Amino acid sequence: MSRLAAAYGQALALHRQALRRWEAVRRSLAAAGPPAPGSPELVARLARLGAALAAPAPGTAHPVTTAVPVRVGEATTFDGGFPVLVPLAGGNHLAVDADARDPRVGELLRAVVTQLLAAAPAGTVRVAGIDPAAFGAAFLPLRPLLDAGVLGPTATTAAEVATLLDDAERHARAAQHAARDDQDLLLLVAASAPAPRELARLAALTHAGAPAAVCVLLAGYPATGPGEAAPPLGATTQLRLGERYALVGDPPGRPYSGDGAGLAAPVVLDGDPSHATVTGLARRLAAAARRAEAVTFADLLPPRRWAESAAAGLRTVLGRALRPGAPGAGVVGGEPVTVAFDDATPHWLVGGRTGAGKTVFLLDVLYGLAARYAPTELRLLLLDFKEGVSFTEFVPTERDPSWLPHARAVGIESDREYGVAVLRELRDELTRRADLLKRHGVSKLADLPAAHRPPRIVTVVDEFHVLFAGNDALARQAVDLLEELARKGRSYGLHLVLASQSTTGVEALYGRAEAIFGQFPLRVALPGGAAVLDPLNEAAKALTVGTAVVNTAGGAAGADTLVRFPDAHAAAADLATLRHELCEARPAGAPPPTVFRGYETPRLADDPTWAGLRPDVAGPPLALVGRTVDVAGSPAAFRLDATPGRHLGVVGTAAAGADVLRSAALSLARQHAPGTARFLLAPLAPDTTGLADDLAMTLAAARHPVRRLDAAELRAHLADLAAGGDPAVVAPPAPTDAGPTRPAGAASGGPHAPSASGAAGRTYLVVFGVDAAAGVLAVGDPATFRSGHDDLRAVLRDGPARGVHLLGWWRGLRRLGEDLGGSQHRDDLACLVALNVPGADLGLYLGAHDLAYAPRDGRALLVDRHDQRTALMVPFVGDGDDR
Ligand SMILES: Nc1ncnc2c1ncn2[C@@H]1O[C@H](COP(=O)(O)OP(=O)(O)OP(=O)(O)O)[C@@H](O)[C@H]1O
Repeated sequence: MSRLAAAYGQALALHRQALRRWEAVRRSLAAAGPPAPGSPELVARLARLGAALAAPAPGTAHPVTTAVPVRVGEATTFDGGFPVLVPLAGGNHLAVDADARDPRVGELLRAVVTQLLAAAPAGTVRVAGIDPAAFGAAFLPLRPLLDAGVLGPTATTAAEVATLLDDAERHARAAQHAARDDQDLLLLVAASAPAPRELARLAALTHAGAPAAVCVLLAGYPATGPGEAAPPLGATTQLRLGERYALVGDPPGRPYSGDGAGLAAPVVLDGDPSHATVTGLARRLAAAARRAEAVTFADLLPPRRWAESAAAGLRTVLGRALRPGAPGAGVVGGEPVTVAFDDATPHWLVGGRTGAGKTVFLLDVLYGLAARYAPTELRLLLLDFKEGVSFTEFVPTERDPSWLPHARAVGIESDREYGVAVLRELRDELTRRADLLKRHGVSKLADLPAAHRPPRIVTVVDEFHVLFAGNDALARQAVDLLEELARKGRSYGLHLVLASQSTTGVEALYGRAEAIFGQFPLRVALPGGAAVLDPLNEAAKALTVGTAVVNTAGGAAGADTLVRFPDAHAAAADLATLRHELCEARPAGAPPPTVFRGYETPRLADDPTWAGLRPDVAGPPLALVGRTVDVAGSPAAFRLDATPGRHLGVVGTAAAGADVLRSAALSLARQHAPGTARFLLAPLAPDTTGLADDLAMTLAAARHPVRRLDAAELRAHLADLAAGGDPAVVAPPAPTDAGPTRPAGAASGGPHAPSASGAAGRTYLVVFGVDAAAGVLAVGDPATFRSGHDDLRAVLRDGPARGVHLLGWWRGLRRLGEDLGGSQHRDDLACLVALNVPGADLGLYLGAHDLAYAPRDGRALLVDRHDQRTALMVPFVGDGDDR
């Protein structure tokens, strides 16, 4: 019996045993009886049977290990037509002697590609096109597959073909090396034959065998013209095109003929797959690719919380690698990408235009780290300079009182001064750690004994370029601090993440950018963030949201990993669950982070320092006026002790001046038992009577004697107070009979020195608009020749020793200077709150040439001339609720 007849017998037996549902086929074959070996009828039946038995259900083929029967056309016999299938993949290839400039070849190639993609599981076949003769025209109808990321851009030039073959050879070697069953197949489709050298490389791939996971479809082979002999192909079915029909050669290992003549029937090649078929397939593959590629937040988390040691560094999973060269998608099974803060990559620079996913990226990293390292191993300082909500979820709010226990300080819509305060704090920490290392005789944090090793600190500065805006003294401080931290932080476990929309245009960095950014080997480019990479590095050109280039060589080309990271915003519930879990697990007594919200106007009544003020505390009383812009959010306050000059002066036209006096007066009142301090209120500036009345009422309700003064009365009281004769002893009035129109406090007894408690027997002269009294104060007393200004200056000098303090608001610096009597007397008003006065004028007044103060709403500069303190502060605003 011939080989063919034996094959037929086996196939029929198989068919009978296993495939009852093809009863109709069986019956027709059985009825005809065994045909004569070699007859056309036998061939036809065999082909029909093969088709029925072998065609795989869509998506079920294993194209690397097993050949896939692919239909190329219909054979015609006298009996009728039958489909012609040839084995492809699984180490089998196909060649056609004409190239795709013959439309039938283009159609055939597209039909074959479509079938192979449909037969294999989604995402396991990648197609690469070559077409030097027609510039890829044959692939145009497959555009939906290109968009789905299954088909790469066609290589048309010699260089592109060479690059594509490099990639294919790399793929083949890797596949052979990995020897995995689930290896992806690379389908190389040459719509026309490339130049001899590249043709030889293609031909070589046909000899590489199934483990190479490459399948070649080669059109225009063998070339018909003169020239070198075509390189022999391995395991290839050869098609020859005639005028109307094609002849199909013997498939490798499954010959139709006994003599190598191929199928003894002419074949009409299949036409193009329909557009609907191609788009439907593309849609299915793209959806599957998206599903396969989706990286979830859970992928970033470790199996166990807080199980890792930060001794040698910190690391976390950012997402999964994307295969380069597969633009847009087309990648399955990318390896997890890990990023680290360690000796090699101590600091990170992150770039991305707005909306590129910077916040999401930072959240992914921060939660990933927080899940791996306990708060004893990792501390976070988080600074955001933009309007937004980047880090709000790490701090307790009314809606969600949980917080991230690693977070020590969080700045939301931070001021530049807050940023500099954070950097200064870090520099102090660096100094402390340097001492610690010295004491242990080691040079790196990692070498400290575990019991003495402090946590690593990661400081994230989002929109860091804001720090340097202005190129002023503050920017210079920021640059100096940043350079020092970047240079030395590595050894001390202090790590920086600087993120920005742009690293260009940072004026203050000119000349220092190299020195600073040279310390940031890890670069992360999000869409629009290519500026963080080397100008010659084009890896970030085609990024889409949710992907990034991670580069570990300061942005130099060749050290790039393309990564897809999950959308933390979309996993808000998972994030909240994790945060609650971590917050619950925090060490006992661990406090929430200190928070600075740039947009917030703090209220005296909410302030913890205010809440702690009591009459029975020893020491001089505290005039509380706001919150300092520093890391701890410390109170902005002045001690009013007996030293000459311990008075509060508020300067500037901003209406907040009245609020500052109000906060000071109320906080002082809180430290006095009824009857031990009196308040003289002089609302001289326009629109301050209402506030003064309210204040008087509040003070009186707390049973403090209060008296309202006009300018003339102020003048008279100043004279008395200067002479040491104004009485301050007071019997507490009943709350009901006190009020602004009923001056409280009997005029009896002499002036009072502060008591042992330091807070008793005081007089607070609260003047809203001292400048408004200038005319009255300038007039000399006809009897004594003393002016009101003389008395004012005497009170400023000598008042504190007798328990008399002025709380005065001047609306201009010049008037303030004149009232004090010249620059030599400036220390006589030691405590200043400067509102909207120009920084330069204030610098002149204070004699501080490098004063970095830019007046703005909701901010003031606190100056204490006695202890050389200058700090940006947020004044309290009053809402009448603080009593
Ligand atoms: N990995 C991702 N996958 C899918 N969508 C993402 C991903 N990362 C971010 N996005 C989406 O992109 C949008 C912008 O993200 P994000 O808020 O992080 O941007 P940003 O760069 O911080 O923007 P901005 O600077 O304007 O605040 C969001 O709608 C987010 O859901």
